[in-house]
Amino acid sequence: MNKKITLLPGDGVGKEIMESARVVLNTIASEYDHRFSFREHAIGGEAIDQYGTPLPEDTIQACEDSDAVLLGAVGGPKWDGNPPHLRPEKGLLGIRKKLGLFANLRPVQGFSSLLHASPLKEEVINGSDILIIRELTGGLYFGRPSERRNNGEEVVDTLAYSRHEMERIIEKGFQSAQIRSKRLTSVDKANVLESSRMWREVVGEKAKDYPDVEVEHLLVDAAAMKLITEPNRFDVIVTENLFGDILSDEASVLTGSLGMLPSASIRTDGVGLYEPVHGSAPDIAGKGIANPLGMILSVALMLRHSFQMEEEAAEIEKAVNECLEQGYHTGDLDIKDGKKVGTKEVTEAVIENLTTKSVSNSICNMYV
Ligand SMILES: NC(=O)c1ccc[n+]([C@@H]2O[C@H](COP(=O)([O-])OP(=O)(O)OC[C@H]3O[C@@H](n4cnc5c(N)ncnc54)[C@H](O)[C@@H]3O)[C@@H](O)[C@H]2O)c1
Ligand SMILES: CC(C)[C@H](C(=O)O)[C@@H](O)C(=O)O
Ligand SMILES: [Mg+2]
Repeated sequence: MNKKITLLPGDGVGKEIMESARVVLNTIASEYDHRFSFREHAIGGEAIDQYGTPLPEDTIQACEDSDAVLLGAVGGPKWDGNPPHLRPEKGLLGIRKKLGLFANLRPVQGFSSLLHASPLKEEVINGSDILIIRELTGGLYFGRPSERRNNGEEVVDTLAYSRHEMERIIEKGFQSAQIRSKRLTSVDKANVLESSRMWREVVGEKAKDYPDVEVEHLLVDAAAMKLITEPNRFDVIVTENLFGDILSDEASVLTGSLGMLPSASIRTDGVGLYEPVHGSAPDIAGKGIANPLGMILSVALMLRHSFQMEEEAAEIEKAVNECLEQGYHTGDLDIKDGKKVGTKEVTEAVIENLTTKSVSNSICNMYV
């Protein structure tokens, strides 16, 4: 199969982990006789420096013309003082919106060899397997009608959602719950926000079409607490844009590191964008020590969802598991008696396991 993949490495560690993605894809191509053609484009801070905009027209065009998009991360202190239209993050929000990627799937599944890497108690996190479904193209991030305003004395951010935007993401939540364990947690702030009250209404309406799915409503503050005290009560969580952003970073603690989480940003049909959940990590950028596994697991999500390459995706997940079981890890993972190495060495360990097609008893298979 020949697939066109647009690579958007972006800034900071984004560039370093994109190299890992490229090597993994080249290995899959030679093992399975696929052809992946890569086109690299600028986004974020790098694009601001080169083209004076965080999202050049060329980049949008390349993404629209490709079979899938892989993104590293954007942002960094260099651009922190820029005006709003010249912020790297604007490029990321822009490409999500332009491509209509309203559903952001963030699977949070721990690897057994990382149970000790979390500061949480092993008996609390053991067996947790959560899919966070985050609405990605509405809410506070894309205020309407006036976007953001700041006149020096008063600032305004607006939280706007249409019923249609809620319906399609909530529907995705029910569909995912139906193919997983038939439990859906809807997270909102209905005790305060008007938008959350409509959200609850829509969840109630959709629930009638999925009588086999058990629905629970949680307020976001309580959800944040229960996520780390009782993670096993959750299966699929569906929530709006900002809540999903915050809860997913929090949930990464269950896996041992933010550097472990992959994500898929999709729409009903068409191109999908795959990226790790973390950012450009300026504190460690350029040192060769970033954890590449969230990125590599995002490659697996891309193969599964955009290319229907289930076997190849599962092989990558198995290779990641093997790499960790052999003790290879970057410094963000706190593992006793492990082999602490850099980005390149962890990637090489994954590749080594991919090429030997090792079979593991403890397979992590991220069905989303
Ligand atoms: N998707 C994205 O592009 C994205 C996501 C989040 C933040 N950002 C941007 O990144 C910049 C930095 O933000 P931040 O510091 O709040 O969040 P961050 O996710 O970049 O980093 C948070 C912490 O996690 C660590 N970390 C993150 N990824 C890691 C990895 N792969 N391996 C090891 N450690 C890792 C960092 O070293 C840091 O200590 C900001 O400009 C922010 O807007 C971008
Ligand atoms: C960089 C930022 C705009 C982005 C978001 O908030 O969506 C990031 O935190 C993420 O989780 O992808
Ligand atoms: Mg985030």
